[in-house]
Amino acid sequence: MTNIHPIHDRIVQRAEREIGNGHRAGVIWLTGLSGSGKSTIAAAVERELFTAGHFVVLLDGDNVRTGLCGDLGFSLEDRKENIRRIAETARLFVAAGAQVLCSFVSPTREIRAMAQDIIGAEDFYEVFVNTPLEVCEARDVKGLYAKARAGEIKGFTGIDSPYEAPENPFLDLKTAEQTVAASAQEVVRAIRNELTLQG
Ligand SMILES: Nc1ncnc2c1ncn2[C@@H]1O[C@H](COP(=O)(O)OS(=O)(=O)O)[C@@H](OP(=O)(O)O)[C@H]1O
Ligand SMILES: Nc1ncnc2c1ncn2[C@@H]1O[C@H](COP(=O)(O)OP(=O)(O)O)[C@@H](O)[C@H]1O
Repeated sequence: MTNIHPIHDRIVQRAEREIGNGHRAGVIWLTGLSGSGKSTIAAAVERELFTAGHFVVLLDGDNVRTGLCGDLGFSLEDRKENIRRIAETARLFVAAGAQVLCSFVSPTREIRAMAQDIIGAEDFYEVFVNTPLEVCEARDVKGLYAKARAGEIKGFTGIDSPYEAPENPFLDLKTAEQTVAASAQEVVRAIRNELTLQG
């Protein structure tokens, strides 16, 4: 950074914003295979927290890959750049006092470690949407597994591109064994416990 001199004392501080919002800021990072349930869970959590008056923001493929990351594909290099930009965006929202839900495949430990480094470990809560590949494939919500199996999509996560499960996630949601509501409640409860002003 040449000739860039941030002036921190001019801006409204994060702590002031958090007091105004009545809760702490942080990033809930949902990782899992396509079809594992990330978007469904994140949307339910967003709705519940918003209704309760939280400053909550959802970042997912629908609002990121169409704009900010619209130039990126699914090579490992592009996925890394995708996650880098998303993590930087999430960091800005945290500074603004938000509880940020990030819903991305984010397939490798290296990629997620980079996100954690950018955001800061103290503000990063990794949630493993832990759904076996067979279940995701049976769901095939968007018909993408069928296309990947037919060779119409190359480099599809879980088929011919890697997915590395988190080793020590903050939450491990076994969606094949519970309802959407139960999975979402686990996340809401964790946010309410961890991101209190006293916590
Ligand atoms: N090759 C390949 N591999 C995986 N996923 C693919 C691919 N091509 C398109 N899609 C669709 O893009 C969604 C994943 O985008 P992400 O931004 O979450 O991926 S990543 O974190 O950069 O790996 C993913 O959405 P979700 O199903 O919501 O996970 C897919 O619908
Ligand atoms: N416990 C659960 N949590 C989340 N989704 C579930 C659960 N049980 C079943 N599902 C279903 O699995 C599908 C997950 O799709 P989606 O949320 O788009 O996944 P992703 O965003 O990971 O690609 C949805 O059709 C959802 O209704």
